[in-house]
Amino acid sequence: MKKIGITGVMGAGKSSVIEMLKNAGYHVLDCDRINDELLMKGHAGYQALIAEFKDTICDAQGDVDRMKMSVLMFQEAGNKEKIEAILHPLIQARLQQELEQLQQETLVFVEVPLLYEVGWESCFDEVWVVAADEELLLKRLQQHRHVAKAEAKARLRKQLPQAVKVEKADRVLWNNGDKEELQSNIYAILKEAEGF
Ligand SMILES: CC(C)(COP(=O)(O)OP(=O)(O)OC[C@H]1O[C@@H](n2cnc3c(N)ncnc32)[C@H](O)[C@@H]1O)[C@@H](O)C(=O)NCCC(=O)NCCS
Ligand SMILES: Nc1ncnc2c1ncn2[C@@H]1O[C@H](COP(=O)(O)OP(=O)(O)OP(=O)(O)O)[C@@H](O)[C@H]1O
Repeated sequence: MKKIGITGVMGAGKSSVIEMLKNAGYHVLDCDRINDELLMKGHAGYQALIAEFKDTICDAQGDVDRMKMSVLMFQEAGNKEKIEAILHPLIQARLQQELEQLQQETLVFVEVPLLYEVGWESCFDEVWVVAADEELLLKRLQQHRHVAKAEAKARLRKQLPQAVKVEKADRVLWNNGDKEELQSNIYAILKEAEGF
């Protein structure tokens, strides 16, 4: 089985690519979904975070409050490392379990939005970066996500720059056209990848 990590900046088209791969019959997994499950009340990530941070990351119902967790993670030195040290081994273990169920597949795709930021290149046989020209990215974020241009730019600045991701990628899936063009770029890259 070849494991392919799919990444790229916010709005580049990762979910669109994953959807197209799924529709073409490939198996796809999603690290954000695994993280969301781990953070559910009572689940392993939740329990481990509560043991470290008590209820400072919870809302009144005792569920994880993502805003509070983000503030804790990004505004107090050392917490990002602590949270990652708790969650990342759990996410990787869960991913491993899910991959084991798919051992007979030739190719499996895993969406990892922050793959390079968290340094998970070695978990995959190849990393594909979905990318689009910055003006187009900003336009799509404004049109489809209703995010103001300045806010979209600010959020993009928080991630590793797209140019760096493109440089690190094993393959780049450009998404500068319509969805039909994206679909044919996927078929082209699949043809190359299935031959490796
Ligand atoms: C802090 C959390 C709860 C915020 O969730 P929320 O749904 O509000 O936002 P989202 O997940 O889209 O993250 C928002 C932005 O935060 C930044 N961010 C989040 N986690 C990280 C990280 N580990 N390293 C760097 N930036 C990060 C990114 O710029 C991202 O675009 C969530 O991101 C989280 O649980 N992060 C820790 C787990 C993790 O490292 N995930 C990434 C690997 S799967
Ligand atoms: N080629 C395209 N033509 C038109 N719209 C597109 C194209 N690719 C993506 N979009 C639209 O742009 C938006 C962002 O795409 P998508 O959700 O796939 O990106 P993403 O990388 O998964 O973003 P995020 O990391 O923020 O979840 C969506 O509304 C999607 O439908």
